[in-house]
Amino acid sequence: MTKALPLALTMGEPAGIGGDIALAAWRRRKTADLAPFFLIDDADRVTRLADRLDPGVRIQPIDHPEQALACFDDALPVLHRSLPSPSRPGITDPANAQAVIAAIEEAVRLTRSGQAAAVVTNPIHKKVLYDAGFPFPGHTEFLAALAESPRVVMMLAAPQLKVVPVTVHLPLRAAIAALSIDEIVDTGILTAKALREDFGISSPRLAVAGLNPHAGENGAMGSEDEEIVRPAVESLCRQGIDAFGPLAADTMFHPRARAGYDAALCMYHDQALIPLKTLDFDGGVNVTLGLPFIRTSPDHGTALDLAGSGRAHPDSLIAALTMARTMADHRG
Ligand SMILES: NC(=O)C1=CN([C@@H]2O[C@H](COP(=O)(O)OP(=O)(O)OC[C@H]3O[C@@H](n4cnc5c(N)ncnc54)[C@H](O)[C@@H]3O)[C@@H](O)[C@H]2O)C=CC1
Ligand SMILES: NCC(=O)COP(=O)(O)O
Repeated sequence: MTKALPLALTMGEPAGIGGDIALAAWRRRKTADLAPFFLIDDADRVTRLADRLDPGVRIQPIDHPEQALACFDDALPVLHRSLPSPSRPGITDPANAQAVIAAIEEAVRLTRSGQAAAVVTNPIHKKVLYDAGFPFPGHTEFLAALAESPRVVMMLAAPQLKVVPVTVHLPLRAAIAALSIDEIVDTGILTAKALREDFGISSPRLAVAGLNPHAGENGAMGSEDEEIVRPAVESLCRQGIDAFGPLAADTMFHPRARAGYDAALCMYHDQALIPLKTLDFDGGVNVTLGLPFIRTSPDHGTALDLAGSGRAHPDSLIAALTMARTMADHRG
């Protein structure tokens, strides 16, 4: 039963806007009807940030997630984990990379042990973590490894559109090389299952994008659409999933086209994320499907240029917190 449990929010990159948007989201807890959450972060740094951005926000260091429930109305609960190096807005410091990773691991541990309802992650600065030896492209792959999940799927969801990239954090050449019938079919099956179980869509419709211009123009502009995407769509249909495609990607995101499906399966990262972030940068949520726990995140990155300025919008984080709560309630 997750209903009475708070959400665990990770610190993300401490030089980025994670702290700013956590403070701003907490400030909007009543108008946005937010359920209790706690931040896993350095309470001293969050206090300094609050003093600078919004002295009206009180920070409450906590030792256990359950304490977040009692204090959330009056203060932002912070599960204190000190940073080895003082963080400065906009200036990354590799010395803090392990603390960033540890906060993600702790959120997962607290969620899996029944002390938190879901993991909500603040954005990480990927290059900083890579330089510190982090061997995963992003949260999605790291969380899959922590959970020993054989297959996970990244979905970006906004009220107007849900997109799923079949290949995720790969250079474009490698993404094309990695595309296979099995990858598309497995992604489609997981997506349809999540749409049914987590989003309450009883008969989900999947629009499948082609890879090439004009979905390959019947093979004249690349062979992948006929040799990989079309057989994958046929396989999904044989398995009872309402999938159609390959569709020309340039004409599948306008409002009339979007009315015909519940999620778009896209062949590579930007084919999926550009329409989503263009339509609703502030309302988009990144959700990982296929994990044994719930994980959501804002759709944006660390925005080092805005850190500490008070100009970062908390809307995507608010949407991520709201979606995590809704999914947790739905799963009971
Ligand atoms: N889930 C995650 O951990 C994610 C991490 N990243 C990482 O973030 C870092 C920076 O990536 P960028 O491509 O620069 O994307 P970004 O999303 O950090 O910034 C792109 C532009 O959007 C603006 N922006 C971002 N969030 C905003 C907000 N809440 N309010 C107002 N404006 C906002 C920024 O100021 C910037 O102009 C990279 O290391 C990237 O890997 C990117 C996306 C997701
Ligand atoms: N562009 C989306 C993104 O980078 C999110 O990655 P992840 O860290 O959530 O895996």
